[in-house]
Amino acid sequence: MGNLLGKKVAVLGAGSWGTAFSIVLADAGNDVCIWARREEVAASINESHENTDYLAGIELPRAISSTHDPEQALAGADVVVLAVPSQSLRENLPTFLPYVDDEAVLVSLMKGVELGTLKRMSEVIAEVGDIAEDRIAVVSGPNLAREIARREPAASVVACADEGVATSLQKRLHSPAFRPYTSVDVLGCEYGGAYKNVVALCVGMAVGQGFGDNTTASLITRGLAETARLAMNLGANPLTLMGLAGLGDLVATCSSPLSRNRTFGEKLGQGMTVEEIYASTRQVAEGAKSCSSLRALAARTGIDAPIVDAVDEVVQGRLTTSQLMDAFISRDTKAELS
Ligand SMILES: NC(=O)C1=CN([C@@H]2O[C@H](COP(=O)(O)OP(=O)(O)OC[C@H]3O[C@@H](n4cnc5c(N)ncnc54)[C@H](OP(=O)(O)O)[C@@H]3O)[C@@H](O)[C@H]2O)C=CC1
Ligand SMILES: O=C(CO)COP(=O)(O)O
Repeated sequence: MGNLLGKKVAVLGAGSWGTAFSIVLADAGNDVCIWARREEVAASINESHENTDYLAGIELPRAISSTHDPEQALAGADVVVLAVPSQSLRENLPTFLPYVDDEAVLVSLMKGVELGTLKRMSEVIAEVGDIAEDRIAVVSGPNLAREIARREPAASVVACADEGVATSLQKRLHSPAFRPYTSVDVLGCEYGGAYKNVVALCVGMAVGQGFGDNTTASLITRGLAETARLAMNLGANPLTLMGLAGLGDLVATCSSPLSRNRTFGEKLGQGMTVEEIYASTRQVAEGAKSCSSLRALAARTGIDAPIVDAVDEVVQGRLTTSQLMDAFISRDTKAELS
């Protein structure tokens, strides 16, 4: 393990990030085959070199092909990238695993925590596939799909318990516009990625009500404190939360109108219901589900988590967005670094 000298990468999931990440992979010299859940998406990628549903207007490199057949997507791939919504990973894995090479490394792009089991995506892959941790990696950072697809410069983290595997993957991902850093802190990267989506929902709710930069900066900063509190308690390196997969992604997602999570929160803040928002888009806003799993995880760990608690209350319809900020401000006062 650790060399990854092949050329073919299978990307399982043809949404915004699976497609944009395929551009990075192709620009870095890989041949990419994207598995698409719907045949028409695969046909659009093969025939017009465009994913019209998720990245309209972006021309895809010719090194990218697509198929609806998992066996065809996975044939000959030594790197397997998983890019389906987090809550669907467990049900999807049995479709893919029979065709995954025994030596292949599986790379999770997903930013969520499973409802019910409260597991991270790498834990779900390890459990369902009975796969050792040195064959599972995570890529996470401030990587809004459309900006990456436009080849705007960005950095990210590729994390694996086996540093040699992380370094091999780093080489396979390093493109003219995309700079990956290695890490061995898989857990820290995954909690950073899942938590920032919930904070972005919260920021969106504030923005939707017309609040400005003091409010959003306060939420981002306290969101980072909350993320670090939980992740460190569960074993993360605190410096990971200060890095690209923590602070970097938090700032990008909370600041950008491109973020689906922030947009979801903004629509709630403007008065739309959760059901209306789901009906208005095909795209996933992971935080709307992971707020419940992270809340349960924080409760199980005995960690104070006011932002995930409040976001979950709003998503469940038990708190209105106009009550949200008051719920934060009126909490018992305490020391900042407590
Ligand atoms: N977009 C971004 O900027 C980034 C996203 N991520 C993470 O990547 C992951 C994937 O997100 P993204 O690509 O953006 O999501 P999108 O919503 O853009 O696309 C989701 C993809 O998954 C498919 N899908 C939906 N439901 C299922 C299901 N039940 N089983 C199998 N496939 C399904 C969709 O297929 P169909 O079209 O048929 O519905 C579509 O191809 C998420 O965890 C997200 O947090 C990470 C970094 C950046
Ligand atoms: O993870 C992301 C950027 O790094 C994308 O965020 P959204 O899922 O909110 O669009």
